[in-house]
Amino acid sequence: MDGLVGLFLVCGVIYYFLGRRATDMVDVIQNRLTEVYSSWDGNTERDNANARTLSTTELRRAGLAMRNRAAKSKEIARAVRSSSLYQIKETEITVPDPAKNSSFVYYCCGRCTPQSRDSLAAQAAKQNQKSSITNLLIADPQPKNIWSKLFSHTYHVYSFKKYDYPKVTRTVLNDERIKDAIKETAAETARETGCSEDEAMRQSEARAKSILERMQSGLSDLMLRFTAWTLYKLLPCFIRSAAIQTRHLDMLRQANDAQIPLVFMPLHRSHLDYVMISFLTLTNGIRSPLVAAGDNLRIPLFGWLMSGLGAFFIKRRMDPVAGRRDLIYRATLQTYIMECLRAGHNLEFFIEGGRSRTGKPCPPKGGILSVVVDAFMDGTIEDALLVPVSMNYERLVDGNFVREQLGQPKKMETFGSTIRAMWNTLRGSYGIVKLEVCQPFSLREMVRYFQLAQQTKAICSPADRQLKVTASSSSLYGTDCVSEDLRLLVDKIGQHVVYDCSKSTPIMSTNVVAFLLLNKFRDGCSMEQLVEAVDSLRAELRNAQRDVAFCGESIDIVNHALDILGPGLVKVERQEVTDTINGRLVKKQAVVQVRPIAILPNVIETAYYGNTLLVHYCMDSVVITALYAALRTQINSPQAIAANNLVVTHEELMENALAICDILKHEFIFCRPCQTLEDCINQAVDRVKAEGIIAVPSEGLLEEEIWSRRFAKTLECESEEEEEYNAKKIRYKLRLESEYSNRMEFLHTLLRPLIDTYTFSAYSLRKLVGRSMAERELVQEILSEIKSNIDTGIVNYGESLCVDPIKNSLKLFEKKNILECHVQENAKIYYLKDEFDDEEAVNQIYETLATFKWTRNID
Ligand SMILES: CCCCCCCCCCCCCCCC(=O)SCCNC(=O)CCNC(=O)[C@H](O)C(C)(C)COP(=O)(O)OP(=O)(O)OC[C@H]1O[C@@H](n2cnc3c(N)ncnc32)[C@H](O)[C@@H]1OP(=O)(O)O
Repeated sequence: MDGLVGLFLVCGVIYYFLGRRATDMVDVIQNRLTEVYSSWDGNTERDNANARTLSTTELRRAGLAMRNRAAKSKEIARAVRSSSLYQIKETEITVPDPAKNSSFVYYCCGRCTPQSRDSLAAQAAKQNQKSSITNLLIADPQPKNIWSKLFSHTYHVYSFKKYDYPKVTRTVLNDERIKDAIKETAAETARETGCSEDEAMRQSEARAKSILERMQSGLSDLMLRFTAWTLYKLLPCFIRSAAIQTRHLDMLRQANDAQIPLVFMPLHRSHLDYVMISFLTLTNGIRSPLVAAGDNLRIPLFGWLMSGLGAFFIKRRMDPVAGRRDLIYRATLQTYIMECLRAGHNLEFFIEGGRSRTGKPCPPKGGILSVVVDAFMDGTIEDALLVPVSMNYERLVDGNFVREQLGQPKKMETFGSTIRAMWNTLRGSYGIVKLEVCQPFSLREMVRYFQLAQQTKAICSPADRQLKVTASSSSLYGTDCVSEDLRLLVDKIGQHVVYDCSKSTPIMSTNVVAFLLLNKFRDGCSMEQLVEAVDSLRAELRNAQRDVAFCGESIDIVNHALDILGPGLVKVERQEVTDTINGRLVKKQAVVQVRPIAILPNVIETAYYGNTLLVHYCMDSVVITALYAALRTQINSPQAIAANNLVVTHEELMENALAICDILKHEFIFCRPCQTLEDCINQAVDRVKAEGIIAVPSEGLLEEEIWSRRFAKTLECESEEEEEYNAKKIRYKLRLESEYSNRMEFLHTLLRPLIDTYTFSAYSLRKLVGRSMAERELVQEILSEIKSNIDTGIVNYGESLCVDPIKNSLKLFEKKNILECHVQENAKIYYLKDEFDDEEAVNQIYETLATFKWTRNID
């Protein structure tokens, strides 16, 4: 007994001293943070330098000291961990940078207490009301009593705001829309099968009921709280932090207080997306949303769990039999969503329809969005706030999509595969997750704006304003024929959301490093070169006001990113370099060389991470590709180069750029629906001009002249046609000095893999001459064509071998009336339209696309 008491006493002493020590350490860190933060004076250089000293010296040392000590003995480690003042996992403490409306993030091993965070936030508020970053993984209960100290997470989870999540089963089944659909389907079944109408009615009613049962969510407050507690424990095992700007949280809380449904519309990158959003809402007192989940996720146990956490299950394809509308299903889904909105639920759905396989945003899907718009139009809800959300990961927990991109079928989720995936995830290290919530916008305002724009258009050109009527309704289910305007409205809102999300996607360290390695240093570079390039890229992104989700010294960022990308994607080698003068060894030094693994299949995964930045540069790359195409007859001519006379007109440049945008319209959303593509291209031309790649030669119309004319137009001194005519006359001269030409090459490289894929896809259309082919077979043919061209060195970029752009190219050919497609037993069958069904016509298509493949011969 005495021994036991003694043991308790010893443990108590150890616990006390370690606890104190940990508290002291955390205090040291926090004091230093506050000190640095209060010395902030808006001078970016000085503040950066200050921040660097802090991050690289004290914080790290303090953190490491604690970690090393903790690692010495298991008992001490356990005692430190249980002291609840210290977490073995690294967490972030963020100091807001009021000058830039962004934050410096420090990694340290201390735990940020609510007090320290509050004091930082208060300082931030004092210094210009700018934002800081919140780490969602840190629960922040104000310790009120012994229980909240001992069981901080449990206590925190218990204190979450409570909401009711009402079920709407009865209202849905009694809805007129469903009754109509049941009647219509029953009549059709009776006609087709010859059974009695009563029997058909019974079958249809039973089907509606079973669809609803399988679909509806069983969102439960208890389950949410339990999962949140589990996530507090599990998330830090594999991610370092989950960061969001504090002002975004405030924005969301305000939106939640507006008492109208919030409709979260995130881009889909990973299975962690919906986990993070529900976690974010729950931990911040916002009503948890119902989430549209594909019914492929309705796997044993997990399906039930997801349903309790807010998932409602939808079919990924509305109509099982192609060309035949599944009325009962559509009516049930539409009514269910509408009734949930009426009952006050928040909603969430992934507007792209599935996870992006390429790292680029996918075009929006309109089905569920159309229901939300319909709910507003028919007065079910007064308004809704649409909330675009974008998340990014330093490394995907889902692994990669290489198999699928190489043409192998998607592996369906099963119970076993989910358990395996979770186990692997828990053992991995995936860096930081950053969430970005865009400004929510009112659906009512959006619709009003759109209607106003339509009316203005109608007044300007009444001839254009013929109301077109399509065979479908405005939304998933409906029997009225409505104007195409409504379909357009839904499309535009969807595009707006995807565009906004893609522009505000946080840029992670791995995105930057993968992008530079693939597009600038494909053959490798020294660490110094890479760090320098990262520095200048960061400056560019900052100027473009992109959200860069990391901070600190670029060398640290690069090392961190290389660590996370891993040896499968990047090779880092130490080389001994010997300097010799006149054959005599002068100095031996070690140089670190970095090289992307630019071979298949690894390169596809690296490209995934780089593509976040491709979206940022795509318009500039379009302009350069258009420039090369316009100058293709001169760009490699020694005479033209010697004469330094490579000139292109604005008209040619614009024409080519528009053509490229048209070809790549399934790959990128180039501009917001409320902007014109021409304006965006003009802005990109201005950027390219500002970089010095092209210049306006003196014999052309002076730039100032153009601007004065534009200005005059605003005073209505010049007609629009006149201005357009003058703009077309501008001539641009290519500047061939190496600094400009290197930048030009870099921008040109960005779209090359895609252009190659489209070109070889066009080339492979000859396989369709005189015959038809299933989509799967055709995609395989194109893949093997590209593969053999990669093997022979004709195609330089392994990432051209990718299923998604191939499928998009087929969509393009279909839209251009080159291909025709019909669905047979749920498989798409492609064949060439009559006028293109010969080798010559196919070759012509190939030649048109190949215009944009033009490259410069660089010696
Ligand atoms: C505490 C912490 C907890 C943490 C833990 C939480 C976890 C708790 C949740 C788990 C949750 C998991 C979540 C997984 C994530 C996915 O599973 S993502 C995949 C599933 N989600 C989605 O796909 C959402 C977006 N997709 C859509 O909206 C699609 O339109 C649909 C509804 C799936 C249908 O797709 P589709 O069959 O390809 O058809 P589509 O061409 O889109 O058109 C269908 C109809 O919609 C209508 N429509 C389409 N476009 C338009 C338009 N522009 N205008 C008007 N009508 C239109 C038309 O009626 C059209 O039919 P037609 O007239 O053309 O015949």
